Order: sequence, then C-alpha cells, then structure tokens
Amino acid sequence: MRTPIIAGNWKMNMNPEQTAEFVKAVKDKLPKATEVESVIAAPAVDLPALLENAKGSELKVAAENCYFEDEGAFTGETSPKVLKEMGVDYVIIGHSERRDYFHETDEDINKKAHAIFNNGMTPIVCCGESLETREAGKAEEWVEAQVKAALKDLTAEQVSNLVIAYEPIWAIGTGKTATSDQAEEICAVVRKTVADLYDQDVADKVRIQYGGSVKPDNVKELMAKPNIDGGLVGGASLVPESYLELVNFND
Ligand SMILES: O=C(CO)COP(=O)(O)O
Repeated sequence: MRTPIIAGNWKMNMNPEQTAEFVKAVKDKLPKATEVESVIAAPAVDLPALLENAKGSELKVAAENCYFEDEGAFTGETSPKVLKEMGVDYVIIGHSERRDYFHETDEDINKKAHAIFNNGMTPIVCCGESLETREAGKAEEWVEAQVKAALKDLTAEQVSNLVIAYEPIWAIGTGKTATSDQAEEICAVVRKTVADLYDQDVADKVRIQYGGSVKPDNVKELMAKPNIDGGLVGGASLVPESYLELVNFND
C-alpha cells in the first residue's frame, strides 16, 4: 500500500564529478520506483550533475534544504521554486544538523513544508530526540511536538503525500542504530500523531522513514517493521555498492 522509500542523504560530502560517477554506477541497477523509491539528497552545488545523470532512470532527486520564500533578498539561500524548475522531487527539511548548527526552528520548518508543497515538491520532514531527551523518558512527547509543529495548517491531502523521517540524534553517524523495536516504537508514535491531527486514512498513507546508522546489514530488519516505510541514510549512501544493497533490500 505504501511504497517503500530509501533516501541517501549525502550531507556535505560529494562534488559534481563524484556525483556523476556515483549515478552512472547505480542508475541501471535500481528497483522500479513503483516498487521501491530510490532517492538521493545532494548539496545544492551537486544537483545539476545529479539531475542530468539521473535522467531517464528510476532515481529521484532531493535537495537537502531550501528556503521558505520563492525569491528575494535572501543571500545564500536556495529557492524552492528554482528547485522545482530544475526537476527536484523531494526536499529534506528539519534535519537535526540544521536544527542544531543553523538554529532552524519548528516554525521555519513548517514554513518550508508549505513552500515545498506550494511548489509541487514533497517534503521529507525530519524529527528526533537527543540522548538527553530519551534518557529523561521524553522521546515520545518530543517527537510528537516536532511533528505537530511541522505539519501546522497542512491539508490532509498534503500530509497523505508527506514523508516523515524519524532520526534519533544519538544514532546519527555514531554507528549506534536504534534497535528495530526502538525505531518502530517512535515511528508508531509519529503515525498516531498524524492520525490524531487528521484521521486514520491520512495516517495510513503518510510514509515514515527511520534514519540513524542504517546499513546494508540492518536495513531488512528495520524495513520489516509495520510502521517503518523507508530509510534516510547518511554514511552508507555514499558508496554505490552499499546504496544499491539498501535500495534492493527486498532481493
Ligand atoms: O542523518 C542521517 C541521515 O539523514 C543518518 O546518518 P548516518 O546514516 O550516517 O547515521
């Protein structure tokens, strides 16, 4: 019912030449997008190379961030309108690195979600708690509050098409994966939050990814969980062989 979605988040790790080489290495070995969606999120400087090389393949393209205005005096920002014109499908917003290092607020993230939908793309909204919050027993309420704030005033139709990525901060780039049960537990909370805000039908349609040290050797177990529909993958998405193992997790 929900098409699985595996997205690589390259972060600030690739240049246009490396991007072109990567896409050439994977493009003919991807699953059909109707069975598993394969996405790569790249820095803005790599998007032209990514889009050009991905043409005609099953690979979908994401930006790692954008601004919430379409144009204007916003030095250094990326326009969602231009991303759409270039052919971008998805935009990651609210990654914990952007919240922590660049002080993005829940309100910014909500404005970006509206701007991305208004431009005909799909947001991948990230949420997730710190180790401190988890140890205080507040992971569920933290994530629920982040999801509620990010979705403010979005329509049921928009949220039906949305992707939400649950990424516990303590599992990002640390090699510490949440157990599949821990990941499932919070992904279920995310779905319930959507059901409470909208209805069960919308909650059944929204796709929820887990992110945080997803690797070829744990992807199958995570994907087997009922509320996990995909992965948002950092380190293991940088190498063509491991990216291919991730997107072909069903084989
Ligand atoms: O932040 C992440 C994806 O957005 C996860 O990164 P890692 O897969 O490197 O832990």
